[in-house]
Amino acid sequence: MSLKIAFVGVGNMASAMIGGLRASGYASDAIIGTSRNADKHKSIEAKHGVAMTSDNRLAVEQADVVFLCVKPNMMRDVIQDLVDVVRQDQLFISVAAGIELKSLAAWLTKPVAIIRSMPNTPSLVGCGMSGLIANEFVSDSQKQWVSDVFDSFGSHAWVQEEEQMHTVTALSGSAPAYFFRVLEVMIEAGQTQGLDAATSRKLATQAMKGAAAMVEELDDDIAVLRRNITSPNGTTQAALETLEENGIKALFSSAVDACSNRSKELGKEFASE
Ligand SMILES: NC(=O)C1=CN([C@@H]2O[C@H](COP(=O)(O)OP(=O)(O)OC[C@H]3O[C@@H](n4cnc5c(N)ncnc54)[C@H](O)[C@@H]3O)[C@@H](O)[C@H]2O)C=CC1
Ligand SMILES: O=C(O)[C@@H]1CCC=N1
Repeated sequence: MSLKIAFVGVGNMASAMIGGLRASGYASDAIIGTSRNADKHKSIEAKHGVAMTSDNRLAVEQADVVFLCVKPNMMRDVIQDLVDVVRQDQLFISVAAGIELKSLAAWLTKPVAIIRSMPNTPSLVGCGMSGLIANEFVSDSQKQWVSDVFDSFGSHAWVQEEEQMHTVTALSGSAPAYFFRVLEVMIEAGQTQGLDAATSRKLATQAMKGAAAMVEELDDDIAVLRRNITSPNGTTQAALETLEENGIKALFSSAVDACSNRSKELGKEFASE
């Protein structure tokens, strides 16, 4: 029987995970979600077949596992309102950017099992990537269950140091947005050159998907895969030289730095003390 999961704060991220879980066959009656936006409850219930409520305490009381999915600035208040219904046999999994395990533990007040995760929205289509770190109360069997759950909508990596969660956020949590932006720009360029929007979208998207699939499925060095497309003095060389001249390396490495720095700031901004 599936463990009962409560998702507290069903918005974009929790909705993606619920969609991924449901698509992988997780029982609908083993999932309950909450949000402050009661107007959206019906559509979430219809989309994912799971029950929704505005009452966090009601949802948490009946759960074995609680996913904490509100924004970082809401986390403390939401947890503090739950404290008297929290049980020590429950497992708590935060998805919030920046928020440290020690802050979550301080707000939960009891010695409970807590996991800090950093998923991403491609979880919705079974292609998520999540970074994970556990506190000292998480058992090996809980870790295995969590690995299986996150794998059911993509893949996961446990990190050794909590600091590494900032980098996880920069490389996978936020990263789908960078790639969406790259696609937006490419599609627009295709249209500028005369393709219709749908064709432009299909070409650029399939190229991105194909490149990712090659990296994933082949063991080749990525630079070799790149060189295999780049004929001397050919079309690809012209494009890549333009990207280098315009600072692609500095651009993406500074974006990654900005992302992980913001994650660190969020952790400090919303720390327990
Ligand atoms: N959107 C993304 O791609 C990712 C988001 N995250 C993390 O996920 C968390 C949520 O982000 P999003 O889903 O993007 O935000 P969102 O704004 O789409 O969802 C937050 C949800 O929380 C609900 N909420 C607010 N206050 C509440 C309360 N007191 N009780 C119950 N529900 C409440 C809101 O109604 C909303 O549905 C954040 O902590 C973020 O750092 C992590 C990885 C990726
Ligand atoms: O932008 C954010 O803060 C969240 C965390 C990772 C992706 N979205």
